[in-house]
Amino acid sequence: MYQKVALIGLGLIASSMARAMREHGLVGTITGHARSAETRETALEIGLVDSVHDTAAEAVKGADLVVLCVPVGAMGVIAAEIAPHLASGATVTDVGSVKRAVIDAVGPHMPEGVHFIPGHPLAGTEQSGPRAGFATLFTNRWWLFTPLENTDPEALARLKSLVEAMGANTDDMPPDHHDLVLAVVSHTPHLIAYTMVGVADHLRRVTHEEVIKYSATGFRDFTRIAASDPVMWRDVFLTNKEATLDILGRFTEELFMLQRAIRMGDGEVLEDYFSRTRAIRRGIIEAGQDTDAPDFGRGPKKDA
Ligand SMILES: NC(=O)c1ccc[n+]([C@@H]2O[C@H](COP(=O)([O-])OP(=O)(O)OC[C@H]3O[C@@H](n4cnc5c(N)ncnc54)[C@H](O)[C@@H]3O)[C@@H](O)[C@H]2O)c1
Ligand SMILES: O=C(O)C(=O)C[C@]1(C(=O)O)C=C[C@@H](O)C=C1
Repeated sequence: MYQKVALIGLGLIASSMARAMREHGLVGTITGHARSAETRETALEIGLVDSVHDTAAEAVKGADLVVLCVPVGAMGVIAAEIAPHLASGATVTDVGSVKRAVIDAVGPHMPEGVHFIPGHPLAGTEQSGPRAGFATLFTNRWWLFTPLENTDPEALARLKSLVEAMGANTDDMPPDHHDLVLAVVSHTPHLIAYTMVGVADHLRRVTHEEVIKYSATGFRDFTRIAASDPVMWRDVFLTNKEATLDILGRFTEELFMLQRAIRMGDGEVLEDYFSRTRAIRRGIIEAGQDTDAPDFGRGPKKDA
């Protein structure tokens, strides 16, 4: 589908893309760049890429598809560096978890004749680095695109064909709407999970390790995502500030309401709230979009 794909940043998402593209025979060659020499060596050693380069500029030369797979806060600097070296007619996409900030940071650097198409696979794990990826990461998952006004429909269709061939379901969304939706379904939950671990850590000092030692499945299920990469999540909150503050404000209001019900011994409020939210959560499971079901967070099932 593409002759030469350049992956900038060689962590979980890039390595999963490399594996999926190879497994489905979708590319000619894959070049890569990562900031650390160790990551570059690992990527080469485990066969993710055909070549690695010390600079992103070198890696993108002659590529017809460039995928920016670095933390959101690093996208602009990389875009400025690669811009003069991009082939005419090339497509540049990204996999960042926030879209408006990436568009603002990358867009201005993109030369005439290059197709910049922002994207976001709604798939991941709490692991990071080149060894963390796997070919099926995108299977039956959504891959959202936030095309710009002047996005070339043919370039978009070609890129969608690639990610669909990797098993993903695609959809388009305006960038600000994307950032609000993701603040609800991904960003704020990560913040709350990190916070819960912080609370447990604080209590650990008081209870001599018992909180961590006896933390049962509720805590473990709830806080899995708090093992995610700190730099990635720092950048998400710095770049999706308004939407996450909005959702966090709403979350805090609900929490205070429940806190009051507990203080007042108001069982009716608690039971009504839990009944309503359980029904919503069960609806997600029935729609086949739960971790307990085979295709959590994944789009409509594809035909076998
Ligand atoms: N992890 C997830 O669940 C997930 C899911 C969807 C999208 N994303 C997005 O994908 C992107 C990559 O995430 P990941 O999970 O693959 O991260 P990762 O930590 O596994 O990999 C990041 C890679 O970027 C490189 N890097 C970091 N800063 C750099 C810089 N300044 N210059 C050059 N290289 C740099 C690192 O060396 C590493 O190779 C992020 O923008 C993230 O928001 C992540
Ligand atoms: O499952 C996880 O570990 C994830 O955190 C994946 C997850 C998510 O929140 O759903 C994280 C960030 C993304 O941008 C997309 C997917």
